[in-house]
Formats: sequence, structure tokens, C-alpha cells
Amino acid sequence: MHSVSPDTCGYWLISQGSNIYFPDGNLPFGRAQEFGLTERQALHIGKWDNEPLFVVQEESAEVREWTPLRALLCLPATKFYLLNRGVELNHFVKTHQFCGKCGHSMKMAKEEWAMQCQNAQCGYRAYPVICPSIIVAVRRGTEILLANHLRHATPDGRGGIYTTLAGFVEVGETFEQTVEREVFEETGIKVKNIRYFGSQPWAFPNSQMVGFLADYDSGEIVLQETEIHDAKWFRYDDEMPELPPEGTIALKLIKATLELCRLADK
Ligand SMILES: NC(=O)C1=CN([C@@H]2O[C@H](COP(=O)(O)OP(=O)(O)OC[C@H]3O[C@@H](n4cnc5c(N)ncnc54)[C@H](O)[C@@H]3O)[C@@H](O)[C@H]2O)C=CC1
Ligand SMILES: [Mg+2]
Ligand SMILES: [Zn+2]
Repeated sequence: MHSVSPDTCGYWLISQGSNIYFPDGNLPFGRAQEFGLTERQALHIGKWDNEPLFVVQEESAEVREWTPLRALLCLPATKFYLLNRGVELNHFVKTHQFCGKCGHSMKMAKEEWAMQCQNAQCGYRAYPVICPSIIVAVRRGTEILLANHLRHATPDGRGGIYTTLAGFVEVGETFEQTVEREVFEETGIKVKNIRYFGSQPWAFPNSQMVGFLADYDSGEIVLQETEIHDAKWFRYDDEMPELPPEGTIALKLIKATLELCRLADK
């Protein structure tokens, strides 16, 4: 982080949690002083429309017209991921103000994205926390397994989106083990033939979605009632329930799996 001079010019990412200042459908562009950003702490995090992009350190009391990051999933992926970078770095700085080892204050290091303990005897360096979470689409012949999560269910207990299963990687696990464990815990289904599909940064607040395709092996659906409201097999040519939004790796996994279902029906 450096203190912004009045004439620094570029795009400005001003955030609060996973909300972003995005007036008129873009990040603000211009000199720092035009936006009252002089002397705020900022980091250069990349390029936005061929201009430098700076993320400005979060101030909890800042009042602006915020746009939720989720509403920007429609942007080109590289832009959405850059916004995720800024939001995750701000979350990291906010949650690493003090050293976890000695309790002294921390400051952003000069030459890399890390928080450095200011106690010379300690000098501990913490790096941005990224929490890997698997996300998996399970296929059984011509059907896909989709779940309605409690966090998506409507208050009357009906409706809401149906999507793939997801869950955080635990320490000492391979991604494939997480896939097996999460699918079994949440739906009672055993899977096989687990293949890597792709990934997606997910700044809510600091996940990294690691996507997989898998095939049904055995078992009947048994819901994990603390997390899953409903889970069902949907035939690819049945009417689909409401699905996750465009731009999510969840929807990409679902589309790829429906295509595999279609091929399996030949
Ligand atoms: N980009 C996408 O398409 C999608 C992203 N997701 C994301 O996947 C992530 C994981 O999904 P869930 O089903 O909620 O996870 P999950 O099945 O592991 O359960 C959530 C629980 O995990 C624990 N937890 C929270 N943060 C953790 C962390 N950093 N490390 C380990 N455990 C943690 C908490 O006890 C929490 O209640 C969430 O961030 C969710 O927003 C989920 C579906 C689609
Ligand atoms: Mg889960
Ligand atoms: Zn320390």
C-alpha cells in the first residue's frame, strides 16, 4: 500500500466488503483528487481498459452508492476476477492488522502482497488467505444431481435456485477427497471418475472455487438437513429448475454436464 498523491491517474476500485463503487456501470477513472482519494492507502493491482487499476484500502465508515460484486458477474471474466483480487486483498488487509504470532501491528510489505509484522524481533509475514473450495457436478447417465441449498431457499421453504454441490477443502485433503466427502456428506451419494474442470476466484470473502465433473457410483439421496433443503436428479431434457446466474462456474459445470447427458442418450 502506498499513500496516493493527488495526481495519480487511473481506475479506482473502492470497496466495502464485497460491495464496489461502480457508478454509471464502470469503475471511476481519473486523478485521485477528483474522487477525494488523496492520501488514502492504495495498491496497484493490474490494468483496467489499458489504464492502471488501484484498489483503495477499505474505510468502514465510507458512504457511497455500492454495487454488490455478485451483480458484476456479467462482466468479462478477466475483469470480474480483477475485482475479486481487489476485494480479497482489502479483506486480507482488514483482517491482518495485527500479527498472529506476536500481536504487534502489521503493515503491507513494499515488494509483494503480504502483511509484515512491524516488530523487528518477529518480522512475521502473512500472505493473502485464499480458501480453496471444491464445486462439483455429478452425472448419472442422462441425469444431473442438483441441490437447493438452505441459503438459497425462499422463506416459505419453496423455490430458489438448484445448483451444484460445493464445500471447503479441509487441511490434509486432496481436492478429489474433498469432492468425495462433500458429495457424500450433503447428499449421501458416492461418486467416481472425478475430473478437473476449471476454477474461479470467489471473493465472498476469499474462496477459490475449484471445479470438477464426477459420475454417480452408488447410493440413494440422503439430505444433510443443516445445509441442503432439497436435492434431486434432473434428466437433461426435463424442464430445468431455476439455475445459478451466468458467469458462475456452477452454471458452466451444469451446462457441461447436461451436454454429457445428451451425448449419453444417443
Ligand atoms: N462460484 C460459484 O459458482 C459458487 C460458489 N459457491 C461458494 O462455495 C463456497 C463453499 O460452499 P459451502 O457449501 O458454503 O461450503 P461447505 O459445504 O464447506 O459449508 C460451509 C461451512 O463451512 C465452514 N467454513 C466457512 N468458511 C470456511 C473456510 N474458509 N474454510 C473451511 N470451512 C469454512 C463453515 O462452518 C460454513 O458453515 C462458498 O463460498 C460459496 O459461496 C457455492 C456455489 C456456487
Ligand atoms: Mg456445501
Ligand atoms: Zn509479529
